[in-house]
Amino acid sequence: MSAETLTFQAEVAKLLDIVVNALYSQREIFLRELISNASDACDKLRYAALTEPALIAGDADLRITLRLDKDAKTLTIADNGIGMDRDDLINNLGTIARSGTAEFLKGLGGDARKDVSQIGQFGVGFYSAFMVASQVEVHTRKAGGEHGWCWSSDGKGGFTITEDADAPRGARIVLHLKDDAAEFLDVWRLRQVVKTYSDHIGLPVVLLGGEDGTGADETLNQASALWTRSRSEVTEEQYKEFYHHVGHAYDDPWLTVHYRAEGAIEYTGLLFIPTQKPFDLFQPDRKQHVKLYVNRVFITDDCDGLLPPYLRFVRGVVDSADLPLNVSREMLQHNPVLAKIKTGLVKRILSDLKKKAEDTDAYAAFWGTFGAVLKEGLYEDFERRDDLLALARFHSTHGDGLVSLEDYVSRMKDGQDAIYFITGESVAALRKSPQLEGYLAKGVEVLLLTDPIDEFWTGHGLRWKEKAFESVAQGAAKLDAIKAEEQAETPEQAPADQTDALIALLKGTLGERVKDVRVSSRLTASACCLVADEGQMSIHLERLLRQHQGQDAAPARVLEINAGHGTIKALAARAAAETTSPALEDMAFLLFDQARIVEGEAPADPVEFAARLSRLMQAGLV
Ligand SMILES: Nc1ncnc2c1ncn2[C@@H]1O[C@H](COP(=O)(O)OP(=O)(O)OP(=O)(O)O)[C@@H](O)[C@H]1O
Repeated sequence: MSAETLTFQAEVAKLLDIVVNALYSQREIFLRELISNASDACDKLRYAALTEPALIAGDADLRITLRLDKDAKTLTIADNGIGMDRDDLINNLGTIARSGTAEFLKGLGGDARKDVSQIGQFGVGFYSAFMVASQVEVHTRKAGGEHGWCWSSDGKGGFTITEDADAPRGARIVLHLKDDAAEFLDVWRLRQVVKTYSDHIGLPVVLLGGEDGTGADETLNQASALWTRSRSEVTEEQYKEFYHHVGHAYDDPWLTVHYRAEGAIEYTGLLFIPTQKPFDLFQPDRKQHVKLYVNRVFITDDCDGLLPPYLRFVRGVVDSADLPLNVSREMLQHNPVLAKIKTGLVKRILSDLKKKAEDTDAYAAFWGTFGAVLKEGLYEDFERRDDLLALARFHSTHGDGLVSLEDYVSRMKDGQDAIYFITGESVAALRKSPQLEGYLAKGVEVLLLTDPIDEFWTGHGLRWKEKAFESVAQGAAKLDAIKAEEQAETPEQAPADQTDALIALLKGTLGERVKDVRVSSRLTASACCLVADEGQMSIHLERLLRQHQGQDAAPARVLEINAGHGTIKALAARAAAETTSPALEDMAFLLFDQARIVEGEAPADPVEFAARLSRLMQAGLV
């Protein structure tokens, strides 16, 4: 069969362009990537062979080999794992399937140096081979496959595929090294790179024939799965490299949890929390990233039952001898042993997080990255609610830093029986909300919540230390029972008959635009504000839904007026003195629109709003 020539997917071509042309300070990582892929391929084969032993028969000793050829200037990395067929080659080595890649690449500019350091965090996988090689050949045969294939490319636009009848099971990757990459033909350099980046790989990485290809074979790594070693035997650097391998990640682990559970069910967990936010954190098609092993045999890296969705940022490995080896991925979902392992893992991760929370700054960084995800657990995991609430941190009206509920409760005022919060788009905007005024005047702290998820868990009737969560922008403010430290002077209020007249005017003029109009006990400085009525959806949530689901009809809200505010007092006096006039009507609308604007909404009718404002300005000027 003659060679078939295919072109790279546009994203791959762009990635390769950056990889090939940039100066890369750490280009030895190509070896880590290729060894990592070889190890994954062996894991996949071992799993497939559980149900189809013929796949591995005759060559069951899985391993990864390196071979040097100084004359030909080639370095070959081979494995006897699952291998690839023609379609796999086209799909895996001509495209990038990873979710988020296209967006990520779109975001890159033209600065090769900068771009490459960003790509380093993202991972270039197989394509990193082109940092050191001018030509790459992949000779491969899929386990059980009839045909072997050779994929070949110079990394510049396309690749060829030809049949390779001699290719044994697995993949053999031949790198024709560039002149400036001759260092990778030296044994000492290979030893060093493998030791640094791939020592944790559970399979032996063997240099065949030593330096000149005719000497003795040399195993370059420890070849024992890292998680089976005791913590004292593993260095930080090794944990980090293992995290890169298992998590397909390129940052440092923020937290490493490595333990062996003993008792009714035994398992080992080696788990990592990343420092950086993974690309797919909020993508609906995201996968779990904890690999499940049974007695060191890889089973799956997509096991939903292993950790709850609110811990989906955790990477790592769980290995247990208490699960049956022939367990299918589908059966896993309902496996009681797995359910117990999950409980244990969650408990352990949350308790380690609690310890880490003592380091306020480091924990604040973690919270900023993953807090919004962890908060999903507040309504997903009933049993862990208290632990999760204890771990939660919030912005609040008390200073600029993050506060815990423990801190909040310790600062509660006499007579305060709820934890107050307000939801909105940004902390800066929330700090200026009129709804906060009455609370601030009494020294009552309010949590400022800006994650969309906050709208959901706060509506679930949660309590912390017997205290309910209450929105300051919903229902009537219950501030009377709270004693202020210093009684601020209450400004003189408009007489009741005048306020009644104004309320009647506002209700009459605004009609169905408002659900109710009432005197506020939450305002001190602003003239008016809108609040959601008891049982109504919060204004912020309703806006979020409108944005995401295209709903356009917003429900009517309660308009609250501040009877101690100069404008309201003057308006109330006029409302009591005159019957409805066009000028009073204008002012009723302006008051309403003003409350909408403060909420981040547009005036109900922007053109009318502008006309009314102009009339009022003119009246003031002439
Ligand atoms: N030695 C191999 N044997 C079998 N399949 C392989 C081998 N090397 C790569 N592949 C296939 O090619 C795919 C792409 O590899 P690549 O290294 O680019 O990305 P990845 O391993 O999926 O993710 P990462 O970017 O984290 O490395 C792999 O997912 C795998 O399916």
